[in-house]
Amino acid sequence: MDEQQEMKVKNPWHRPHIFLVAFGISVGIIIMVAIAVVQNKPLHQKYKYGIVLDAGSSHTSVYIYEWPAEKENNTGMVRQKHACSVKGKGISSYSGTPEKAGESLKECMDEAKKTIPKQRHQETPVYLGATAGMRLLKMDNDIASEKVLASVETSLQTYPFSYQGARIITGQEEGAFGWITVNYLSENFITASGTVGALDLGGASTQITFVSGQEVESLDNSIDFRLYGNDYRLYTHSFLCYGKDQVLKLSLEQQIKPKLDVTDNIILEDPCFHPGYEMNKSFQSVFDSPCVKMVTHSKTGQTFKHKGIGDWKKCQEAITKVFNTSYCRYSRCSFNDVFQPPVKGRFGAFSAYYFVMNFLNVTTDNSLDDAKKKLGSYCTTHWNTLKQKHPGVKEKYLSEYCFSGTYIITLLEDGYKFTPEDWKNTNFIRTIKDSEAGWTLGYMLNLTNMIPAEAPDTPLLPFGGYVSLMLVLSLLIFVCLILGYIFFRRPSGPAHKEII
Ligand SMILES: Nc1ccn([C@@H]2O[C@H](COP(=O)(O)OP(=O)(O)OP(=O)(O)O)[C@@H](O)[C@H]2O)c(=O)n1
Ligand SMILES: [Ca+2]
Repeated sequence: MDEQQEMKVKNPWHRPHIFLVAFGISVGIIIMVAIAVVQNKPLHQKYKYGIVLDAGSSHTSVYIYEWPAEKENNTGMVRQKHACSVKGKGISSYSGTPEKAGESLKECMDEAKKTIPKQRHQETPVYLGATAGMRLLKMDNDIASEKVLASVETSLQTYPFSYQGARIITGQEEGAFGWITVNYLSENFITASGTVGALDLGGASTQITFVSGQEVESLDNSIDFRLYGNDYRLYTHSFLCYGKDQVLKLSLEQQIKPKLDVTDNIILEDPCFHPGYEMNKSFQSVFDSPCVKMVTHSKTGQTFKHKGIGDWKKCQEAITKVFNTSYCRYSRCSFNDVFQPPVKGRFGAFSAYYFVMNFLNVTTDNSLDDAKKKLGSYCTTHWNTLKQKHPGVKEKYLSEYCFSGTYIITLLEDGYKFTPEDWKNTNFIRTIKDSEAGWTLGYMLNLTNMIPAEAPDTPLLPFGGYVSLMLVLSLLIFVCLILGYIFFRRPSGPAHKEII
């Protein structure tokens, strides 16, 4: 063996089959790395944004949502990035000065411009949905409501976003999109856990929405959805005038009515307000709403003394009177001749349900009876004691929690016929996974087609499956190469001889 031949034997790279082994392994590794990179997606994802303005009766909120662009149809991917509370009252309060309605949005919309990356501004849709405050204004003064909407429209069009319209949404939409939001965020559409019902309480209206499984006897209360491959038949109803601010007016009207013709100096002893609470209020503040039917021009400009006596039982009796249960044209009703099947399953109760119950520290960990006891003792607390205990809370809010808490329990129990068991199945929530519960997210998901009717295609194999498959394939390639080498190599001996 000469020196050159000896080197050939010692250096393995000079043996072709070893080279093929290395080649096979490299091919396998390259394929696996490529698959892993594709599966994990790049770290820097492109995000998309959407803006929804919730123009409620008591206030307007601007919500900014964010989601990874390539996961548009996967449930649970859209999250709330930012929320801004517009200063002042709701847009319907600008009926006398409509141009101010648009101006009021400026601060929050400027904030939106800063929150969303500039290169995404143009493609970001903006929607404004107005609820019960504007529904009432439309009933009262159609022209004024049009002017207010035109004013917010002009204002929103000055921003670099993609303006998609400002409109009054219907009560059904408000209920149904609240239900979609809660179930989307809880990922109930893709798991077998069933859906939760949605309870929304605003200042001027309240919504109840759930899957009942029973026939919905009135068309107005029925909505069908097909989401992620499943069919849902929802029962939903929105009670205009049954938000907590309007019910307070209704309840005051009920109590004032019998006194109107008896005396000029009306002192209203209200069981829903705290002992020691005394405030002069104008009749105008009670009668200025289309929800309160009474016409009392004779009392315009006059006041009455609103005095608290703090008696929870009597408060509940007074509130019960705002529900009309004397007539029902269906097999069963909640109140005011509105069809409602028996409530079923779990419920998420948000907006004012949460504000009030959270303040009162009443959760459904308390039994319904315990909750009533807690509320009873809260209502009897002297007004001065409360003010001292909560110096940071706005007096108007503070004075109304006894009324609002009592209204909530009465609405659930007497209105919707919640049993103590249904109460236990109800959660008072503000957010789910840091996104606020409310109709806005569901509204945007619907308008941007982000909730598909059919389940999006899922990969045939999970990530681990792909890796194993690739490993087996690489081994196969490797074995083929070896076999190929063994079977098709040219016999080395004679060839060498020929050359020699
Ligand atoms: N921290 C807070 C915030 C709000 N409220 C009260 O909760 C009620 C409802 O608020 P919200 O859900 O924001 O109602 P809107 O959306 O404005 O009203 P609607 O849905 O009827 O149009 C209002 O009476 C408001 O004064 C409260 O007690 N505590
Ligand atoms: Ca609302």
